[in-house]
Amino acid sequence: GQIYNAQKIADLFYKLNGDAKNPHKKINHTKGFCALGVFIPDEKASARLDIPLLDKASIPTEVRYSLSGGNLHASDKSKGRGMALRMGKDDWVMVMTNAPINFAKNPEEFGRYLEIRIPKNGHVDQEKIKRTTQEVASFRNFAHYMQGVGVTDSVAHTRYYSTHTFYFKDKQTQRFLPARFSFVPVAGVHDLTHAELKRTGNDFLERDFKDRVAKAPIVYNMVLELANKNDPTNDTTKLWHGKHEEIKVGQLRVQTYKGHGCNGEVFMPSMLPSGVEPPKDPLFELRNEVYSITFSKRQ
Ligand code: HEM
Repeated sequence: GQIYNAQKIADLFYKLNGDAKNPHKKINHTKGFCALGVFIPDEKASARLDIPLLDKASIPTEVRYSLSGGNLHASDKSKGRGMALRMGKDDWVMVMTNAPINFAKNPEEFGRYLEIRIPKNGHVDQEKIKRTTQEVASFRNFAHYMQGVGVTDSVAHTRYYSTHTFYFKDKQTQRFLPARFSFVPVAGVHDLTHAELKRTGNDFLERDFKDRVAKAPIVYNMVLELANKNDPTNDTTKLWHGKHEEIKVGQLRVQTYKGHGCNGEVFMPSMLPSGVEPPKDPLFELRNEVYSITFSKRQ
């Protein structure tokens, strides 16, 4: 069978999203814009967790909002959204999407998901995509999840998820607690209605962002959801169900529009502060290797 290592996955990304006329474009989450904000750690979180970075009163944070996929001109009415954060100077980098799960639990599934979408002789095999989406449980679950998701009217009304499970050092026990995190918009999640979807153009997120931050910061609470005993921690395709203990880590306040300068940068999810350990699932390391390859191809 095929070996889906980082180079193979990067090659597939270029086959799917590459542009011979623009070889240096970002190959996934291509359409995006940049902003600046501050992260204010919560006092209770720095008492509970042994993460020295959280002892700071505030941490300057670079923000990149994006759409999933390699199309620089994708419609903002597409559902897949991203938010990448760089706290301090790569002190803590978080790369999230608006879905708590993804479509693949291992490199083979990830590679196959890309492969079936690559045009052959200029033709995308929609039948094969449909068939395979039904056959592979991870693809089917993700498609089903995304069907139930709306198109939000603003990045200020979108919740962003870590998807992977990270490990956070408990101050009292010095043990690492498995948890998923998310950035919950304080203004709530709001979807466009059918009527609004019809009359809205394809480019509204960036303008909406500029209008908002001219008046007030866009605010998110960063929340950890601690794993319960039987929650899957090494499978990014599985939702967690039921009640979970939550820890509010702090608040992100996004204040300043910064144009498109950060679009060429890379956000490496492996940049973690002392007190946070990386995920153990079969995709996280591969993911970081792929980002290194695609970033170096942009230079
Ligand atoms: C093995 C799994 C994954 C692979 C191979 C992969 C691949 C990629 C690649 C090639 C890029 C472009 C990087 C660059 O050149 O700058 C990218 C960007 C991105 N990915 Fe992934 N990805 C994976 C998993 C995920 C997951 C689980 C999430 C969400 C939790 C995610 C969210 C994003 C976002 C938001 C960006 C844009 C970052 C930015 O703003 O620059 N990816 N991904």
